[in-house]
Amino acid sequence: MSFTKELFVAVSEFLIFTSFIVLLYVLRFYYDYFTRSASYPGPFPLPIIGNLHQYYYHQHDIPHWLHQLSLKYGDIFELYFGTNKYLMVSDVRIVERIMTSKKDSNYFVRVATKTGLDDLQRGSVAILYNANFHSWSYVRKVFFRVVGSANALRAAATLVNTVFGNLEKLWDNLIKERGQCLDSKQERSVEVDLVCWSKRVFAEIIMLLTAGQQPNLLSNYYDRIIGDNIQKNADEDFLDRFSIASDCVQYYITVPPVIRNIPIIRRYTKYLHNNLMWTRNYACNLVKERRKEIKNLGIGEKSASNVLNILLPSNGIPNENDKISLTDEEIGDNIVEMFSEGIDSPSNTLAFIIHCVGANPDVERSIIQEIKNVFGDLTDLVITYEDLNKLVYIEAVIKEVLRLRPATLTISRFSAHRDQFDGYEIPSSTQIAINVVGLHRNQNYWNEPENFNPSRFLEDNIGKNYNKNAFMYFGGGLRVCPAKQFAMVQLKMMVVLLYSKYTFEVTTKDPSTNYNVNLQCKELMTRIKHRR
Ligand code: HEM
Repeated sequence: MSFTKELFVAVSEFLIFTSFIVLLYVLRFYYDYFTRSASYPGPFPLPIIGNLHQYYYHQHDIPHWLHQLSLKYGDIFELYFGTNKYLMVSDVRIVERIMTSKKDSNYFVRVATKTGLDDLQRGSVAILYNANFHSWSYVRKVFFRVVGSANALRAAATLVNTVFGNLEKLWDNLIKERGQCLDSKQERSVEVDLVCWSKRVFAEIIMLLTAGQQPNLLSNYYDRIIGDNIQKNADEDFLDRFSIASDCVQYYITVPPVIRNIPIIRRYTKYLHNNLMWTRNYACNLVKERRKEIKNLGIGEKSASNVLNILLPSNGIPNENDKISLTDEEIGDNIVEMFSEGIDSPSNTLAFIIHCVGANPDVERSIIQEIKNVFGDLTDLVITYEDLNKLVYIEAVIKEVLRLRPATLTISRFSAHRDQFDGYEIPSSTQIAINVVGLHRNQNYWNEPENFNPSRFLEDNIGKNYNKNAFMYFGGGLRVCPAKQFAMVQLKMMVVLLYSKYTFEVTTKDPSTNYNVNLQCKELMTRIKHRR
């Protein structure tokens, strides 16, 4: 037999063998699919990729896709991310059952750690994906000390004031230097991308809160706009890498290892992974430096109350029963998580607030009226934490924005055991995703859900207009966002400070969303000028 013939036979045998394996895999996949217990409706999945192809096809508008799916398949349906099946839930009875605050909850774990998270060594560290109750509750206590108590919130309000002061100086200079007079009143205005500024504001706040240091992101960004130097500096590089690092975790959770390791895709996997490692090293170095600083403190000198100092074992939480000694790497992971959670959600929300208010002049008028009612004047406001509780209309606006543009489109939970109630069955080890969009736009729970109407959240209407389990803006139960009050303090303060000093004319028609399950405002071009 000639060499070519031998090669032909070998290749054919290889192809037949591979096709046979693939066929077996496909048969097995569909056998499992058609014989699964507790089957719910949902789009038909493909082997290996599940419904990922549909997910990526709709990546420009995931909220719309999720909403359409819940209209088509109802308040509980199945969706496959790769080989992982997710039970998408937007029925308040099931949400109430899952989002319980009981310590022995069947739904404590957020996502199964066995593949993606374990590959990243994230299954039992920090807070967001921590499946170990003991170490998770320790970190929650640290969070409470820094962003939960009234004293912590008062201190946080001071941080917001400081960072806003920096922003104001830069914007005032920008209007002076680059402003154009486009209206008959000859007032200067300048066009900015609010997303870029908003992101930097919250990044500076979270850096101060977490590590007690300010990365000068606002002034560096200003220098890049105003100067000829278009290079990003190290601090801005850090900000970009943190966004990529959170994408990396989502990617590892949703994309199965077999796809992540396909040669062309492996390059992308490596790129995400390298960024995650970069952020881990960055945070780990912060820990090491802080350890040295604490060692060098004089007698009687106390380190500041920020997350990093509290997490360092020598400064640990003052409760003997909690004794947990975290390694530098684990403390670093906590810091990375605070950055990734503490920047995007509030900054996207603020950008969406400006967008929604821009399209509703009546709402803007009511905001201004409330600021005048509470503070008496729009100039030289001194905002205290106590004043913030009086801002009921502004709070309603923030809630309405978070209803229509929730920071997280789905909230994950994993069932430890089989659960059965109200005719529903949830098998053990089921990955559940609360379909936040499906809930927040559900006609059964909201009047005219597509309309932007902050009044639905005013005191008089509460209880009449909505069911609290249909409103998962900060999640719920044991794992509710631990920074809920802190986030509201930041957002209320930013709304008061921004609207009392500036007017905004939004030029971006639709701030498009990004491709992952966290809702992103990509760009918000806006003309800003001083409010007279
Ligand atoms: C507008 C601002 C924010 C929104 C809308 C928001 C929303 C959420 C939501 C929906 C969850 C999931 C809760 C659940 O699973 O039930 C969550 C969790 C979390 N958030 Fe926030 N968040 C915001 C700001 C922040 C900030 C500023 C921080 C940090 C300082 C933060 C830290 C966290 C952490 C650590 C978790 C995980 C909690 C756990 O698993 O126990 N969030 N957030």
